[in-house]
Amino acid sequence: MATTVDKIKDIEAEMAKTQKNKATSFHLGQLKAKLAKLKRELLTPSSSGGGGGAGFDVARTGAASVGFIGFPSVGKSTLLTKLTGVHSEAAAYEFTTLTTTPGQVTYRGAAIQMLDLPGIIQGAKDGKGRGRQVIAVAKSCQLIFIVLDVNKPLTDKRVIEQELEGFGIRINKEPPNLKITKKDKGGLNITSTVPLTHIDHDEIKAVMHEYRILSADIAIRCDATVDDLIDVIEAKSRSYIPVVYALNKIDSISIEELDLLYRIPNACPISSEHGWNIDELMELMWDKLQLKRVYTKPKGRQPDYEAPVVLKNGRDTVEDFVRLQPLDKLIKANPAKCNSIHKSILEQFKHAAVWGRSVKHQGQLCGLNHQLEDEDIITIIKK
Ligand SMILES: Nc1nc2c(ncn2[C@@H]2O[C@H](COP(=O)(O)OP(=O)(O)OP(=O)(O)O)[C@@H](O)[C@H]2O)c(=O)[nH]1
Ligand SMILES: [K+]
Ligand SMILES: [Mg+2]
Repeated sequence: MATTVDKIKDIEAEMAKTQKNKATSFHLGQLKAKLAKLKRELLTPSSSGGGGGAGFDVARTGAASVGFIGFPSVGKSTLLTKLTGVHSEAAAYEFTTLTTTPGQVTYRGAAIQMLDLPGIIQGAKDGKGRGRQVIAVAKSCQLIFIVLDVNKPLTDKRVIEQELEGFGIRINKEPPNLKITKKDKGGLNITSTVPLTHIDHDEIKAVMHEYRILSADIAIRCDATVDDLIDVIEAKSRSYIPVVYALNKIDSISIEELDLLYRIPNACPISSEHGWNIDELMELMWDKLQLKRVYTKPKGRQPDYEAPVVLKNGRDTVEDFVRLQPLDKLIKANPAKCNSIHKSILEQFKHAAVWGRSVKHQGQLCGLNHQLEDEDIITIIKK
């Protein structure tokens, strides 16, 4: 019986020999959708070989987690040790690191978890080495550092990107602005607000057909590709994660070579071993994470600037703030009780007074749905 990998190879071969034109676009759309479904099958943990992070993942701490991905011996462990002070074995031989090693940094008052991971190799997403488990851990991070050795060719960068993409990770990308609303009847109704230069209606129909979606409104608000359409259908197995390229070992190259590296977008040249340019790496990390620090101001007193409540982008309302309020250790040890306390705070909540960038008037009274901004100050007023 043909394995999933065999089927994938067959479809890829057929796509390669099919020229794209009006007559073939339905067929190509169908093939792309088939391919996406097979790839998902391959990556689902229950399928043969497994793919989840089971036994490999570690407890998440802090406001966000940053995963280190790269080929062996590019300097991931050296970087973890430099950033967090947690010793992670580093050596000149490949696959020194065999499991996830967590560390933590406090940056601008926010605790950020760093996850040193084993090196991956080409074909990792297809089950080579521990690649799938490693990438599965990275997929649940808020940011990925792709660590590259500047002495190795830049084609390595592309290979790593392909490994992540093949695993459903979309790097430095927003979800496509495309909405599918399934219906019981009425067929496919395709509307677009911009001219579509990559995809035609036949292709869209072929993909929808392959997924057995026969009736739906498809509202396209970007110049979408077939892959974008499939990403929206497969939304559950896609993760949109920002990436920073940590170009390591710059101590071993010339100034002229270093100049060229600065042209790569989202990249930061560093030396893990010497700690060079680590500040810039941390700044890039901070920009990409888009965390929001909110300072609590008890009524009639100064705000507590020492211990911000750190909110994630998209989970940044007054209600999210209330739910993340640090409670004393005793309650933390008992999450059930913690939940009921949060519930009672929410029940007693009258409004919040907010100072900072999220409000027009300083000290403005806001409700639970109000979205907070980085460095806002807040006082909760009870009924
Ligand atoms: N010149 C130079 N060497 C470095 C730098 N960072 C790490 N190295 C060396 O590169 C080798 C590999 O470093 P590791 O930190 O073990 O690399 P790794 O990516 O964790 O490797 P694996 O765990 O095997 O995947 C070691 O010999 C380090 O001393 C650097 O900034 N400059
Ligand atoms: K190594
Ligand atoms: Mg290592």
